[in-house]
Amino acid sequence: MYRLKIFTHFAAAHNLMHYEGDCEHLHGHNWKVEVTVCAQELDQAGLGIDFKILKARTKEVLAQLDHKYLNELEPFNQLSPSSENIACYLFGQLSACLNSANVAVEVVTVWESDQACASYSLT
Ligand SMILES: Nc1nc2c(c(=O)[nH]1)N=C([C@H](O)[C@H](O)COP(=O)(O)OP(=O)(O)OP(=O)(O)O)CN2
Ligand SMILES: [Zn+2]
Repeated sequence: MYRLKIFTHFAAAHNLMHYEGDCEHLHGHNWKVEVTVCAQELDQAGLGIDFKILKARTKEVLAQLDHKYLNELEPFNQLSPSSENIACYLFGQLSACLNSANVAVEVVTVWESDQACASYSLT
């Protein structure tokens, strides 16, 4: 099994719901996003999946969030836009467009600062 990872980022505003403290108020982050996929086999070029495809699909998904106020968007109009929930949301969106017989999204990690991140995976 092969494991591939890309790093990318998006910028957005949010406020945590059901939270008492600074983060209940509107503020923003430059979130860094790590997407890890596994591939069972390589193609003739030696690729599990072309990084270009991985980056392009991820960019399309993140475009829905980039420079937005997350609390106005589904599902974050009902679900607190924590790093945990954002990682889970991105995992679902990316799995829907990347998973195949050969490739599966394994982990999505969202860094809201250089010191703090949350990951979502099925196991
Ligand atoms: N488990 C989580 N905890 C917190 C999250 C989260 O998504 N998951 N999010 C926040 C807020 O978004 C907040 O913006 C971050 O607050 P904080 O960690 O205090 O960030 P600072 O940059 O202000 O860090 P300091 O070390 O306090 O300066 C909060 N918690
Ligand atoms: Zn925040």
